[in-house]
Amino acid sequence: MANEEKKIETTVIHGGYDSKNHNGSLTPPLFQTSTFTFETAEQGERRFAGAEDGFIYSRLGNPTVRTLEERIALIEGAEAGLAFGSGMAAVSAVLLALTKSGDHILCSKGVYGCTFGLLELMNEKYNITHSFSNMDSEQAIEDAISFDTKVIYVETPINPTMALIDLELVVKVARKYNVPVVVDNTFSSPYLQQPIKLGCDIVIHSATKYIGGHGDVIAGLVVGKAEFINNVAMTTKKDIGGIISPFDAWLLLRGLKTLPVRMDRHCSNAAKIAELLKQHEGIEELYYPGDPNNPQYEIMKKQMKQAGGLISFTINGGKEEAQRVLNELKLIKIAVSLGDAETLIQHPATMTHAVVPEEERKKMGITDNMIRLSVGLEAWEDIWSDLKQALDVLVLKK
Ligand code: MET
Repeated sequence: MANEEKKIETTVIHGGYDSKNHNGSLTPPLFQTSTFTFETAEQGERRFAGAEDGFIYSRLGNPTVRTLEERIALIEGAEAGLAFGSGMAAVSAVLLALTKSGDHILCSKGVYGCTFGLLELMNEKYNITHSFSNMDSEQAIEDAISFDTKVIYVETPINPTMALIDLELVVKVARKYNVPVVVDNTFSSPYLQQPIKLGCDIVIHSATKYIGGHGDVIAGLVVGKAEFINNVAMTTKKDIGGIISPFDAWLLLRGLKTLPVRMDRHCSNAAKIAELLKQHEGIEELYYPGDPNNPQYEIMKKQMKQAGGLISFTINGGKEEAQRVLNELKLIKIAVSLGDAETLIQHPATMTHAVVPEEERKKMGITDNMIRLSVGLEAWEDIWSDLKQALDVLVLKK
């Protein structure tokens, strides 16, 4: 498709869609239908047998959803894409497609709380084991891989610690052992980081976040090789059925159009806020890959276009003080999720990662005094002034 040669700023708007095929409709039409009619019984038979192209039933495929799937594949530089009803539907469909009882999943040293929950469930119910590694050297990865390892599953930046995984390094080792690398690319968005182009095999997004961008959709996306995507489409997606609604796919197509301009603003706002946070007396430590003093700054430069819109930080104090800071905010909303126009703040230990047992949480680097901030699109001056007055409470208390 000609779209493949275009830059990402163009592909997010035009990829996978030609208005000529849709009565000239500038915007991809919303096919809000559960099923598709067949002209004849024989045509139905041919479609089910795969002998004729065409839609059958919206759980198996839908034209609006298909446009989104083609667009995300073009954006990520992958052969094919698939959409799901949530990020977790995407993660579970991929991990269940890649593993069977007795297999092992090697994970980055931290993952989102519900991904952790899924890994535990797979272990308990299906004897699919997992372990975590900081993956900070070839040796560290090799030491953690076993004969049973069938997937390397990586978040980068990791939720919520903002630690990075060097994708080039992981791919190098994974190739040696012939293990696929799956990347949860949610925190970066496809605008800032394209793991397929770095040699990774499968990319997952919670499209609820930056891709949707407006806090009104729950959705997931997966891209990879056509053979793998077809396999997931015909197995874990079709039979478990975690599909996206056509309307939510339509909203994501709309959100995608502004992804690059939104991301540029998220990133520049976050850079400003990070700089100011670092100087505030109430802050213990800043976790932001765009800080040149961050030990992983070079990895960020190597694999991301910019550092992203998320910042985590620890405050001088514990859980009570962290909650106090959140409660003092007036403009910034206390909510899980990220990547929205609104600046959102949350307390990982009691919210996104509350399901992770305390001991595991500590190993991931999630402490009770950690706060995660998703910097929105408001004027950075207003975001800072709200944050500052809340953090000042910590200083005045001293
Ligand atoms: C149900 S909690 C999480 C929502 C989202 N995955 C986040 O990290 O904010």
